[in-house]
Amino acid sequence: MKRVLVRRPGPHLADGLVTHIERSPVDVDLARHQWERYVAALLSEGWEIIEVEPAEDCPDAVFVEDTVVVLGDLAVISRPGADERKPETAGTEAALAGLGYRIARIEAPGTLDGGDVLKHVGPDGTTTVWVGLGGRTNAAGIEQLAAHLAPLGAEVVTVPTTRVLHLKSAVTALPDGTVVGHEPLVDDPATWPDFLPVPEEPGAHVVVLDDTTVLMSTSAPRTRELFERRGLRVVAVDISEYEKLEGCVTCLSVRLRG
Ligand SMILES: CN(C)C(=N)NCCC[C@H](N)C(=O)O
Repeated sequence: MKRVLVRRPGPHLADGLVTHIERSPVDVDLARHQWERYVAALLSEGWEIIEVEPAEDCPDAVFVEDTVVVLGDLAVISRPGADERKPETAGTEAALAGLGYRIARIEAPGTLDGGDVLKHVGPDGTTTVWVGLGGRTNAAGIEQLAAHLAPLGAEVVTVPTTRVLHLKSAVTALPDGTVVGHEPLVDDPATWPDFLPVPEEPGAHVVVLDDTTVLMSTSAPRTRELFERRGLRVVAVDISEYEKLEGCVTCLSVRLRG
């Protein structure tokens, strides 16, 4: 079963937070259209779409990835590092409880954004969870996440993250576990022995759709070619309006498996 959580952009999207980039005007109508195309791409790749109830007062709520970390049957509801984003978690919790997930929560003083959490399940079933320690996620949040995930056999590794908003703004993983990133934005590429540098910043962001297919942004054409030369099939979507808000393809969904 391949299900994916998404959350529709709200009317105040253009007021979303920006931290590491200059603010530029967001075309909300175009953003709505791009979101529909993003969802259509997931649907056409065989994913069932589950919509989290909109949070209209929260400009950044469309970046649903930041509200939860899901592993197996457990949903760890995050405690976003930005106060403006804290109310976003209630809708995600309701959706996942409704789907039968066990719920755990990151509690104060911990903060954790899902965008700081990169998971990889190896061929032998071992799960490694790298967590960015930076602007939005603190040590207490990582400690709590590690405690929630330990019974599921996951090893949590802390990764200092200073150059970008979230760990997954810097790196993500291909289906075979190769970690990809745009080197100038990665604090320490040596964290991952099999690190693959990519030539464009948005090329660092992939959503794994299956063992041979990734979803990525149209704004990284040279990285797309690199991935295709490695034998991957690429589904590309234009998310320019979300990139203006420091978003990327991963932030707009949460994949649920099994
Ligand atoms: C991996 N990334 C980047 C994410 N999961 N989230 C992006 C959130 C962007 C939002 N404007 C903010 O500043 O919170």
